[in-house]
Amino acid sequence: MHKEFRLALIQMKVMETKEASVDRAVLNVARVSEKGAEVVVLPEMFNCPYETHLFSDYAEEEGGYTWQKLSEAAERNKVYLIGGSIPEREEDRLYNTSYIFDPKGKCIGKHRKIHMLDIDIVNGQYFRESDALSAGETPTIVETEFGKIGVAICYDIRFPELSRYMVSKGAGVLIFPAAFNMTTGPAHWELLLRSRAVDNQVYTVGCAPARDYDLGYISYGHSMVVNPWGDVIGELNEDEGYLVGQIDLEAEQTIRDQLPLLKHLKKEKYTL
Ligand SMILES: NC(=O)CCC(=O)C(=O)O
Repeated sequence: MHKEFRLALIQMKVMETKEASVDRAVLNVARVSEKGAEVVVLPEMFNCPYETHLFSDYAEEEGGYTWQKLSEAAERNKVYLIGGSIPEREEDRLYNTSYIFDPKGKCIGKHRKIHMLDIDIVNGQYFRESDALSAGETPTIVETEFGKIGVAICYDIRFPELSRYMVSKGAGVLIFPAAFNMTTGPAHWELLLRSRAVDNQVYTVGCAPARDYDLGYISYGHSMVVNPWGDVIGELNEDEGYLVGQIDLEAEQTIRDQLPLLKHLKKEKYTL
């Protein structure tokens, strides 16, 4: 297993058409792979404005247009591609789904967002994801040449048990395609990423769309990589761009050896 690798986050604008968003994503995957990225992450709902009334129009079945383009991009650029998320249709249901591809273009995993963003904050963000989407059922951990990677989507980060579960199953990196908003983003985004990183002594990564004031739901941006000590080692602002960070799993192990939090856990005393 390779202990070090370069991971890229693509913070892109979501375009009006699905095709334009997918083209933009694919172009950026090529760009970051030229910079040496071996694992590439896209944002939540990168091919569809994050608005419940649009999810059905943009939705695809597994293996559809976006899936194909991501698979080709992973293979052409020889990268692991954590394909953000898109609206997935299965029979009469829609899900917020991340497809994950290996450098041969094979789909090695899929995460359906488990926790639905149903919030109503006074003088702030209102959103009812469950008006349009169904919730996923299972945590997602994929096997790569860089070890196990846990993938969950945005609001899933607020549930520490899910991150702890993925790490307890061996995930050395947690990746969250996400789209925090202008109410909760400034308040909680960095705090949550750093908390999950410190709680679990794990690289924790969040990748968001770029901010676009013309859309109904405005993404906070600030895609970020946090190391297992809780330091932010890379962060974008609100604009379009990409970030390439170095992941060092030996360093992660050193922290776990020196401060053996995960070994000290006494689950039997406080299991929920
Ligand atoms: N897309 C999301 O799930 C956003 C989550 C969010 O903004 C939060 O505060 O949690």
